[in-house]
Amino acid sequence: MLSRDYAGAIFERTDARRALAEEVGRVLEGNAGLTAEERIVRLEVPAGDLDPLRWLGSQVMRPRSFWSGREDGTAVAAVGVADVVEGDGTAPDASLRERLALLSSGARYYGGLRFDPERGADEEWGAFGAHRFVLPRFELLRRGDEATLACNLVLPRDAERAGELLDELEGLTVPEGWPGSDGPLPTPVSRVDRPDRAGWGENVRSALEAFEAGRMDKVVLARRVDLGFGEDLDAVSLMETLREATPGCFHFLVEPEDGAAFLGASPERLFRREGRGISSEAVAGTRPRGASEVDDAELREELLGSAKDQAEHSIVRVSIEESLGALCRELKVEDRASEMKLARGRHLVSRIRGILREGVSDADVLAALHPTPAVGGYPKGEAIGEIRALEPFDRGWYAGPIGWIGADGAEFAVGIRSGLVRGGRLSLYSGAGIVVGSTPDGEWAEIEQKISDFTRVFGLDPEERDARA
Ligand SMILES: C=C(O[C@H]1C=CC=C(C(=O)O)[C@@H]1O)C(=O)O
Ligand SMILES: [Mg+2]
Repeated sequence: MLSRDYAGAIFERTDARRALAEEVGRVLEGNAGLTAEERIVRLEVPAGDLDPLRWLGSQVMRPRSFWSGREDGTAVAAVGVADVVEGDGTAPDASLRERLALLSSGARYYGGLRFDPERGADEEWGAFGAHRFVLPRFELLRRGDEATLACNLVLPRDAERAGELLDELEGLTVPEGWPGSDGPLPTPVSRVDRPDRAGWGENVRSALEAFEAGRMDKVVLARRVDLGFGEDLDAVSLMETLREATPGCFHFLVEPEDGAAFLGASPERLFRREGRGISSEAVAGTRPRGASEVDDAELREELLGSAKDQAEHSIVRVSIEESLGALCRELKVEDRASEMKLARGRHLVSRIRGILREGVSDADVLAALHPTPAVGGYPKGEAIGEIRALEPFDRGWYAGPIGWIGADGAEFAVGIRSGLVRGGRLSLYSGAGIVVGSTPDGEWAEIEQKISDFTRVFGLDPEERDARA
């Protein structure tokens, strides 16, 4: 027997779909045959207590995506495409600006960019494109305890598609078994490291030689760890578990086609824009959390007092200051790094705030900021060259900007602490800032600690010993 509350909740959710269908029908009928200028209309109805990831996991419509901010407590699950801006260029410039001019308040394009758009994509990243921003057809948003079901329409073009749209809306499922719990995630049966330990040692030594020769000050080198599973991995369930394990992070999932999903839990903001106001942050320099309070306090002091980590960090701060300085009429930079504490790790952080000059677009900010030396290096060009020469894989969207752009604001995380699900394989990507004072073993262990957010949810305990090396 269904409890009264449970039955009531189901009724409310089915009702949301019906209410939205009525709204959509009304707007499309009113616009049939009109040759008005193109515009985006967003329709929203209350949807009770639905959970966005639960909702997303039960949808059959593709593509799917998920975004939740670090502080604002809003989570957005989305399916389908009302409009898309994609391309091979380094930044989504003119076309996106044109589409944004059509936005009604509340509508946002969600998407991201490859770390290195000038490097051709390897096959596993093929579906993602160099940059891709989607105005979803349907969204389930949750702010606090309240969910909202939304539909984005591009008029007059969607007025021709009334039947198709109402069918799609009809096809949106209401999750069953709520508030049910899923079984545990599968256990990996294989692990392959790229590069392996010997190759990593060579890469780090090659970077150290470049510093000695005066060619570079810093380069962030990454590793890829492939976990193999005996069955297909459900990306939405993984996102759900990862999200619980990583409070205080940006959470994202992009699934452009069935069986290929990029997802992660990043602590790092690339930038947030509200009107002309912009905030960014330098996040670099790392230690794990301690097992005991005493241990934890020691690690905190060790990080704050580490000359190597402070140097690794200040290169990022100075570079962001330079990039944003050129675009802002006011800029304030914290001159001292403080600690960012995460569930399993800690970083040095310095915050930056400014006011953008008139006419500077989000695409301009993306082009100026990305990649910061928290994921690229310094100088930028040399570091990218070194990454291309040394890393034996395509980073794809790992370490690229990921987030949303709306009419009055935008927000991008740096797409780190992330992985690519392809059928029964999860490729985890993670990097470490190599500077003078780095050692192959120390940076290997730092990356092990960074990927432990993921490996722990599969029950693989990282070697704590290594993480402290
Ligand atoms: C490049 C990554 O982390 C960056 C962000 C914070 C700390 C970092 C570090 O201490 O090396 C990295 O620069 C990653 O997680 O893949
Ligand atoms: Mg580091």
